[in-house]
Amino acid sequence: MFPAGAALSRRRASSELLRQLCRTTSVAPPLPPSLSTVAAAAEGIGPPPIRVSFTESAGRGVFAARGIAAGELIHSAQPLVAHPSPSLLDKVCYYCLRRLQKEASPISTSILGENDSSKTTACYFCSESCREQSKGFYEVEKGLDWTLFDDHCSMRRLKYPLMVKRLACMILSGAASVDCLDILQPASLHPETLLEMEDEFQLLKDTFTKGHFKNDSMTFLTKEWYINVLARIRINAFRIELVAKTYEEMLASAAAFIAADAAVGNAIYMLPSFYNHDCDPNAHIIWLENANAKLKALRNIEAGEELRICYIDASMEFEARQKILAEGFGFQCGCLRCSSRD
Ligand SMILES: C[S@@+](CC[C@H](N)C(=O)[O-])C[C@H]1O[C@@H](n2cnc3c(N)ncnc32)[C@H](O)[C@@H]1O
Repeated sequence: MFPAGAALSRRRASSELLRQLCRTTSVAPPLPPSLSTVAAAAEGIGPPPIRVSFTESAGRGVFAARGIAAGELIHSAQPLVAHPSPSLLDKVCYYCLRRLQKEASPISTSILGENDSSKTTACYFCSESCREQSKGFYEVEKGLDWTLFDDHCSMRRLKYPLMVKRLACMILSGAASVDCLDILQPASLHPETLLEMEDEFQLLKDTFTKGHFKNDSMTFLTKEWYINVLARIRINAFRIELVAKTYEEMLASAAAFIAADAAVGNAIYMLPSFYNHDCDPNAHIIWLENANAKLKALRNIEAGEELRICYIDASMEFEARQKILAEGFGFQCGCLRCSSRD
């Protein structure tokens, strides 16, 4: 794992690269080699064999820059922001979402209302390295009383506002930039959703205000910022469902993991957010031990072909898939499989 500072500069490099790629041209240029090296560095592996360009009908998308073999690791990606499922706070690492070993004694620290033990909620880190890297948000978070905000989210089963809370703490500690998610596509939000967000925002802001944060460090924390960030998280966040030790183990027990609803949390990434959807995808995103994502080819892919993943449970019927994609992601799927109403 890299220190928090290194992780931040990778995120900034990645973000800057994509900003350059997606400037308001009607056709995005292919990824120049020098920039693709930056992308590779940003994702922590060798140059990924992909470029981000405009598609004909689905906005930006990810394309193979060379032939990619079935099973090949296309690239990996570290989360920009991740948050564990609230019901699993005592079962997964508060930073990387790795499942805690039963026999290991976790490194626990209290959060929420440190001055009032009745409000204390424990969170755990799986290693000193994760505890160290979590300083980017945790130093801010642990000094504040999150009772009202967390209760509000828990009663309504809201998970994305918890990611905004973490991002706000990262920004206040200098570990993330205010505009780090701006390049991602936002969801269009219903007026009722916007109204609900106002309450969440107020609770978030009040929590920081009561923590006596200086006004100038909080100028970014406006209702517009909150809504903009949530609109992007809604479209681009991944539910981290499968966490196995190895790829083989994951494939062998995929059915059991799905049946057990093994979601350990949610996370948002940069490059993976540019993959469009297909109900018969040629790539998939997987998680083995923790929230670090791996994009793998499901079949042989030719140079220039668009890489697509499936956003939903591909085993659903045509109508159910169309409904979820329209309601959750705002588009009608026109993939080959949907065209044949399969
Ligand atoms: C995670 S983003 C994918 C990247 C996005 N195209 C962009 O430009 O940033 C998801 C959004 O992309 C678009 N999209 C993804 N797959 C699509 C598809 N098969 N057909 C039409 N639009 C799609 C939808 O607007 C969807 O809400």
